[in-house]
Order: sequence, then C-alpha cells, then structure tokens
Amino acid sequence: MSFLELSGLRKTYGPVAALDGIDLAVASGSRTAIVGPSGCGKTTLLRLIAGFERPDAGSIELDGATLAGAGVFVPAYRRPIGLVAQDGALFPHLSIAANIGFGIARDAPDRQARIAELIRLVGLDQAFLQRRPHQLSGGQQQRVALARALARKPRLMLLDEPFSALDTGLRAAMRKTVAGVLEAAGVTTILVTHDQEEALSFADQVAVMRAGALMQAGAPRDLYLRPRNRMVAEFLGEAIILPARVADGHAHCILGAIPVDRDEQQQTAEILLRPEQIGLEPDETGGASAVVTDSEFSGPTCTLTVEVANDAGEADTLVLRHPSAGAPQVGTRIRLTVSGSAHLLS
Ligand SMILES: Nc1ncnc2c1ncn2[C@@H]1O[C@H](COP(=O)(O)OP(=O)(O)OP(=O)(O)O)[C@@H](O)[C@H]1O
Repeated sequence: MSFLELSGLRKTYGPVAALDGIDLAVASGSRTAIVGPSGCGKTTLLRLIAGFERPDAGSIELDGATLAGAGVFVPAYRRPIGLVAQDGALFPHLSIAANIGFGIARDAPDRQARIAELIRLVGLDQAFLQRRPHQLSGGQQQRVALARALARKPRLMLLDEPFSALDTGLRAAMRKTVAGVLEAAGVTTILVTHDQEEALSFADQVAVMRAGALMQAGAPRDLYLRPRNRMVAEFLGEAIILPARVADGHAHCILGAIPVDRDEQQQTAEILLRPEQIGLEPDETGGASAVVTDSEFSGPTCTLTVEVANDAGEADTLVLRHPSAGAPQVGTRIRLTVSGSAHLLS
C-alpha cells in the first residue's frame, strides 16, 4: 500500500461534481504535482486531504490509517498534514518568530532553537525573526509560510499554488529551494499548480485533472512523451498532432515515415510530436519541403509558422519553436527532420 491512498473520492457542491471519483496513490517521500485547468477540482482535492471538507464518498488513507471514509472523519487539526496557501496566509499582527512558532508549544524547552533552525532551513537570515510579515517580500513570506508549516513536523505537505504570486525568475529559484527543503526533511509533498512546466520540473509524479476526474498520473517524462489522450498532450506542453497511417512500425504523415512507440497497424491514427523533436535544415536535400510563413520573436526562441505540402498538393500548417539564433527568415524554404519516435494517441 502507498503512503497516501485516495480511493473513489467524490465531492459535489449542489449540481457541481467538483470531484467525480478520484483514485490516486502517492509514495512515501515523493513529490506529486496536480495540474489541470481552472475549476477542475484541484483545490477541492487538497481541502479534502487536509480535512477542511468531508468527501461525499470514497476514502483517504495515510500510512495505513483512515482519515476519511467508512464512517471515519479525522478533523484537520488532528491530521499530520501541513498546508502552504497561495498567499502564504501569515498572521499579519504577529512577528515572523511568532508566525513560525505558532504550531510549537509555548513551553517547549527548545522552542527558540527550533524557530531559529526552521528559518535557517528555508534560507532566511535570523534578523527577519523580529519583523512583521508586511516587512518581507512575497518570496520571503512564502519561505516563512513553509517554515511555519514545517514546525508541526507534518508527514505530508500540501502546497496550493505557493509560487503563483512570484515573478518568473524568483518562482524557479523558490521551487528549487522548497523542493530541497522538503526533500531534506523527508516530507511527502503534493503541489497544486496551473503551471505545467512547474509540475514537470518539481514532481516525481504528475496527475492531470479535468472536470473533477483524473485523466492520467505518472512520471513527468512518461506523461509528456506518452500522454493517454489529446487533452493531456496539449495540457502538458506544445503539441504537434498530425493525422497518419501506421504500418510496419512507422507513422506515415506529412513529415515522412516516423518510427512509432507502439507497433500497431492503423489506417487512420493521430500521432504526437513535441516541437523540440523537429529540426529545420535548408532545403537542399529534398524530403519534406516546407516554407516559413510567419516568425514571432520571444527572446531565446522564435515561434515559426511553417507550411508543408501534403499528398493532396495542399499546404498543412505547423507551428514550431526554434532557437532565435539562426532562425530562418519568413519566405525561406526548409526541410523538416524528425528525431526520436512519434507517440500514437489512442
Ligand atoms: N464551496 C463551494 N461551493 C460551491 N461550489 C464550489 C465550492 N468550492 C468549489 N466549488 C466548485 O467546484 C469546482 C472545482 O473547484 P476548485 O476550486 O476545486 O477548482 P480548481 O481546479 O482549484 O480551480 P482554480 O485553479 O481556478 O483554483 C468549481 O466548479 C467550483 O466552482
């Protein structure tokens, strides 16, 4: 049995099925990211795990103990679970030391030492302890929120979009810090995020939700390269989805014959390629000939619109990413090459 087991979890609000039968297993010491479009039920799932809401059906088991289900409901304050919310939710009238020490008994002999250790753990200077939350930046406040949640020595940490208010550079740095702190503390973690890149880089397991249901869960690389369906493919990154005919281990499509990752004969199929699998070369050697019809600069990469002639003599449009350095100009004739294999979508 896994450390955390969610089985058949359901939660409805009036006519809305916020969660419609969720099954998910989380291994001890791992990091799971839950992603999905707005309103798909991510926060509801976290609230059920934390114990702020009761499920209508299904069960939640942590390390073999039932927290919810079969007539059992352990209230939030009795669950060994920490939560860091989107805005940190620090107590504004308390000092940073008092915020961090909130969950530590007032008469604990090592209280001050633990507060000092926790602020060090999240990479902040001891001088911050005397300040109030409004005297800290957003990123610093999130570190304090993490220290406060860790003070109760939780066995499971829930992170509800804790980086979303931070700017891009700080987000990536905070993500690394938080992952490192939680790993060092050996705390199993569940992160809810809108951001697919964040999910793929932070987690050992990514779970993609849609409309109250879990579409697919697995290792980030597996989900990215071998998504179960189009929705998961498109949600996790830019996807090039092409019609193809599959025979003899190859997908035959406008880009030529590409090896497929499943050996099946199919007259009509859809294949997935990721933009980084497509290379561009000057059109000297023949092959799939194409022309660049648009180029949009966005710093390190350009988004290129490319028209490729299909069998019927018409043009199909592909949108590709290319490093800005050396990107072909609009009007350039190019040849497209494909590396790796195509994933056959079911
Ligand atoms: N207390 C509530 N009362 C009524 N409906 C609710 C309540 N909480 C959530 N919902 C509904 O349940 C669905 C799931 O909401 P939830 O907040 O879990 O989604 P989410 O994936 O976290 O969205 P977001 O990414 O926008 O935060 C939504 O349709 C929402 O309107």
